[in-house]
Amino acid sequence: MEKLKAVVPSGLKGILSESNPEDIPSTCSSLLEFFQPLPLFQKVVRELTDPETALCAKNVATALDFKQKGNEYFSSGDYAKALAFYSQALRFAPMEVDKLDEMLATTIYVNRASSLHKMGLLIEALRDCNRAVVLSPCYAKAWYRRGTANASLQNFEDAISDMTVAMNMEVSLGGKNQIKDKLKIILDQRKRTMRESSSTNLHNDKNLGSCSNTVSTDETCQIKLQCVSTPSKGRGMASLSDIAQASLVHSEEPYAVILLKHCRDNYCHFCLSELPADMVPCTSCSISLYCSQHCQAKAGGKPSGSNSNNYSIPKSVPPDLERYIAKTLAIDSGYALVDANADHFFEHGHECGGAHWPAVLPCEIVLAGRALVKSIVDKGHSKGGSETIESLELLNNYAQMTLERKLETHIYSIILAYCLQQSYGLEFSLTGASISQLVILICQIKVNSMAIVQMKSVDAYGPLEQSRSQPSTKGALTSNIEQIRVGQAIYPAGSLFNHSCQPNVHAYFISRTLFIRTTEFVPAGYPLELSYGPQVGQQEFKVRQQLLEDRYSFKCQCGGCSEMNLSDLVINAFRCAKPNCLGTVLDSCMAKHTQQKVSWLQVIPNFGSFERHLPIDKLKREDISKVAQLLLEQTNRTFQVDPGYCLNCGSYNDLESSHATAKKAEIYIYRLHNAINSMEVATNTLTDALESLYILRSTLHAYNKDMAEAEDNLAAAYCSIGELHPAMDHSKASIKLSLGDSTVMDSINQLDEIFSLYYGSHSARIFPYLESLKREASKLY
Ligand SMILES: C[S@@+](CC[C@H](N)C(=O)[O-])C[C@H]1O[C@@H](n2cnc3c(N)ncnc32)[C@H](O)[C@@H]1O
Repeated sequence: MEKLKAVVPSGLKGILSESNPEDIPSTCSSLLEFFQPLPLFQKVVRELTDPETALCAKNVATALDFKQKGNEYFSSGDYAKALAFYSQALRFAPMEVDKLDEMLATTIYVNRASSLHKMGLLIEALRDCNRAVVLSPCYAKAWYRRGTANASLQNFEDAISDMTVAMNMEVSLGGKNQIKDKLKIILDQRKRTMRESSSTNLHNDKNLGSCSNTVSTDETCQIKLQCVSTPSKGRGMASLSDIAQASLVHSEEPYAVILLKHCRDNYCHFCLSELPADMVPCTSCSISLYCSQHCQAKAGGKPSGSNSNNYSIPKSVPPDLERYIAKTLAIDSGYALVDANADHFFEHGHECGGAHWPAVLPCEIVLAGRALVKSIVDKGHSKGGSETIESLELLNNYAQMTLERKLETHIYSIILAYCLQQSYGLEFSLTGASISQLVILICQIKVNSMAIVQMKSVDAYGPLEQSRSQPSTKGALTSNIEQIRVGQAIYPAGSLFNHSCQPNVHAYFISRTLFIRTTEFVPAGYPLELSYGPQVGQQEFKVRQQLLEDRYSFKCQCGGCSEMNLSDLVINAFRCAKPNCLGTVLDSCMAKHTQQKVSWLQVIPNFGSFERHLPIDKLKREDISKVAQLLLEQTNRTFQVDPGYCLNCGSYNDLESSHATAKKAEIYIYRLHNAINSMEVATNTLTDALESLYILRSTLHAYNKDMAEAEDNLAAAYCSIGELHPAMDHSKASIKLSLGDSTVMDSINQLDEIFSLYYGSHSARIFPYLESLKREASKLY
C-alpha cells in the first residue's frame, strides 16, 4: 500500500485532496487510468488474486504434516496439544476433492475425537465422530470411535448399533475381533447401568450439528420507533410513545459482518461466538473456522462427503442397520439444518477459493466487499449493484477525510474491485463509476459500522458448589466479565441511533444479533441515543471529544458535552490539602475545559437532567454540590474557575507537587495491576500498593477516576489471595457503594437489577454467574 501511495503523482494527489463526494467517479477514473499500466500495481493485484499463488487454499502436505504432529503428541499423552494440531490439520485437509482427500479429513476427525474423548469432552468427541461418518460412511473405525463415545455418554443403544455397523464395515479379522471385544464390554456396561437406573439416550439429540449460540426469541420488540431529523446530529431515532426502563427497543441482524483478525483462531467466523474444542473448518479454504456445521453451511461452505447421498453400503448390512446409518447421517449433517429455500446469503462464498486477499486486506475493506456482493445478490442480478449501495442511505465521512485517507480509500477500492472480479466472477465493471461505489461504501462503513463485542466470563478463585444446570460458572467463587471486540458489522437501522456521552439506550450483541434496550424511562418523542464508546464518568470531556472526532469525524454535541455535569468536573480533580477541607481543586487543563463548557451554555438546563445522573443530595462533598449549582446558575459568561484554588475554601494548592506525589504512588498501583494479570501477587507488591492508595486518598479527589482504579486493583488483588473482606471493602470504595446493613441477598438483588436494566431477559445468558450466586445465597437463609 505504502509503495502504491508513494508513486501517485502530486498533481493527482492535489485533485484528490480537494475532491468532494460528487467528484469520486472522476477521481477513481483518473487513479485507475494511472495504475492499470503500472507493473507495480499489476504485481500487487496478481499476487492477491492469482489462483496459482493462493496461500489460503487447502493443502494435503500441510494437513499431513499437522496430522503427524498431532499423532506424536497423542502417543506421548499430551492430548491438548494433539487436539490443537489435529484442528490445524483439518483446516488444510481438502474435503471435497477425491476419495483420498476425503479419507484424510475423516481420519483426522477420528483422531481428534480420540483426543477429545481422552480429555473428557465426550459430546465434542461424538460430534467429531459424526463428522467422520458423514464424510466416509463406510469407514469402520469412525463407527467404532462413535460407539465408544456413545458408550461413555451412556447412549448404549446407539453404541451397540455403532459397533454393529463397524463390525459390518470392517474387513480385517483382527479389527473384527477388537470390535467384538468392545461390544461385549458395552453390553456388560449396559446391563450394569440398567440395574442401577433406567438409562435414556440423553445426548442423542437432533441438534448435535447445530449452533448452540442461536438467539432465543422469547422477548420480542414491541416498541415503535421513528426516524426523526435533528438540528445538530442529522437523522436520529425517537420513540412514538413513552418507553419504560429496560425495554427492548430494537433488534437487528447484520447486513454484512466480519470477524476481526485477532479473533480468527478463537471465534466462529459466522456467529462470532467463542469456538468449541471441536471447531470445524471451512470446506473450501484454510482461513475460516466455525463452531458447528450449521454455521459453516450458513457462511457458504459447501456440503461434503455423503451429503450428496452417493455412498454405497456393503451388501452384508441388514436393512434395519442401513436405516440406522441413513438416520445418523441425516441427523448429524449441519447442512440439513440450513433451509435451502430460505432467502439466505452466503457471506463467505466469494472469498473462499483459497486466494489470500481476504486475509491480507484490512477488515473494513473485506467488509465492504461483503456488503457489495450482498447488494448484488439481493438485487438478483450482476450489474454492479450500484443502486442497492445507495439505497443503504448511510452517511459517509468523505468530505472530512484527510488526503492520506482519501488516497488509501481509493487505492483499496480499486484493489478490492479487482479481487471481487477475480473470485466472484461478477460483471463488476472496472470503471471509475463502479469503483466510486466502493469508495462510498468504505466511507459509510467508517461512520456507520458497529464494533461487535462479546462478553467473556473469567471465573476464578475457589469452588462454589458445581451445578449441572449451570456448568458455565465452573464452580468459581468470583467472576469477571470482560468485553472483547470480535467483529465489525453494518446494521442499517441500528446505525440511525445517534451518539450521546450520557446515553439512554444500551446496545449489546448476542452472537451477531444487535439488541438495543432503554436504560432509563424515555418520554414519547425524546431521542434514543447510545454511546459509540466514550461516556461521561469514564473519560473527561476533552478525551471524549477527541475520540469521537478521530474515529467518527464528528464534533459531539450531546447533553454530556454541552451541559455541566459533576463527573466531568471531578474526574481528574485533586483534593484540597488544607486540614479538614475535602474541597475540589482543578488543574489548569480541567479548569480550562470547565470554563469552556460554561461559555458554551446556551440555555441553562433544569436540574432534572442533572439529578438523573448523579443524585447530588447523596454526595457528601459539599463543595461539588455548591459548584454545580453555581455553574448552573451562571447566566453571564464571566464565571471563573481558577486552577489550583480550592472550590470550597478558596485556599491555594501547589498542584505541581500533588501531581508528582500522585504519579509516584500510581507506579505501585500499576505494578500491582501487572502482578494481578500474571497471577503472582507478592505480599510486598500488595503492601506497597496499599501505602500508595493512602497517599492517593490524601492527594486526589474522592471521585477522581484514578482513585476508583486504585481501589479496584486492590480489590482484585485481595480477591486473588482469598482475602474477601478487604476485597469487598475496596470494591465498595471503588464504586462508591454504601450498602449499610444490607444483606448478601440485597447486594445480589442489586446486581441482578443492574444487569436486568442493561440486558433484560438476556442477563442470565450474558452473565450466568449471577444465577449460581443467587443459588448459593439462598442456601444461607
Ligand atoms: C451512525 S450515524 C447516525 C445517524 C446519522 N445522524 C444520520 O443522519 O444518518 C453517525 C453520524 O451522526 C452524527 N452524530 C451522531 N451523534 C452525534 C452527536 N452526539 N453529535 C454530533 N453529531 C452526531 C454524526 O454526523 C455522525 O457521523
